[in-house]
Amino acid sequence: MSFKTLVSKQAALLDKDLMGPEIGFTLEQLMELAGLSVAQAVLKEFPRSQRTKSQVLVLAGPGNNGGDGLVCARLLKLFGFKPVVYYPKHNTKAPFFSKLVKQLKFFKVPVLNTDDDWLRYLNPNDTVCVVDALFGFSFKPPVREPFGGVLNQLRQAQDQIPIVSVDVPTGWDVDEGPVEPNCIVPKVLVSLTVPKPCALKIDPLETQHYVGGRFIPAEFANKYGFEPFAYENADQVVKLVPE
Ligand SMILES: NC(=O)C1=CN([C@@H]2O[C@H](COP(=O)(O)OP(=O)(O)OC[C@H]3O[C@@H](n4cnc5c(N)ncnc54)[C@H](O)[C@@H]3O)[C@@H](O)[C@H]2O)[C@H](O)CC1
Ligand SMILES: [K+]
Repeated sequence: MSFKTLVSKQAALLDKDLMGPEIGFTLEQLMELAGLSVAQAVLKEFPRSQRTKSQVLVLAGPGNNGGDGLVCARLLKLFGFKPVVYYPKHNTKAPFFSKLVKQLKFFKVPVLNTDDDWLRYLNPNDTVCVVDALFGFSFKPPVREPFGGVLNQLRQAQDQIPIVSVDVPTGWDVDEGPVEPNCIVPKVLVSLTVPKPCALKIDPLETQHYVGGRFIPAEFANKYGFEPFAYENADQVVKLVPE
């Protein structure tokens, strides 16, 4: 499939540009839209009419990819799912991350930490899918603990429970793809703003690919060398289908 990608360094620059003094977005705004995109992709892939269960396990990492997961969990609750979040390493760099956790409490979404038994939610009888919001475009392999153990568990479960990866399948090199042994293979990838080069390594027969993060005008996409994606109506995601 052909689509334009942006290497990790350029993706970080694009983000900085969006949140810089000229454009003026805040991280909170972009994260809300990123989380909405992922929640919408989950709803499109697992509509109520086609499932008998509603639990979703959201794995949230320590950076902004994890923040997208925290937002996604709250919105999944509004969309009729029963999300449970495993958030082993809290982000203490920005105060709004603890506000996202408070909001989850308000929505009665359980947030588990390292003392809790998160593995009981990795159970195909109850769980529709796992949202992998562990790491995004700033991940540098090899993975450090406790996340290595989490990825091992995910890999063992992935044939029974579909994984929905946010922006980058966790453990994959952002620019090179699944270079480490035993990488996870998500059933769904939601690239944010524009796919990263690792998305070229997905097998379209194994992984459905969406682009989300609908927050830039055409001229800005062109500045970074890509065309805007063909979103329909008010959709926050567009599915890329092989030609
Ligand atoms: N414009 C957009 O597309 C937006 C994307 N968003 C999301 O933000 C992430 C990128 O966020 P960032 O905080 O830069 O990085 P990560 O979440 O990928 O991870 C940083 C975090 O991870 C630790 N870390 C890095 N490598 C390892 C390792 N090998 N083992 C363990 N831990 C590691 C590092 O120390 C940091 O703590 C992007 O992908 C999108 O998902 C935003 O929401 C805004 C808009
Ligand atoms: K991820």
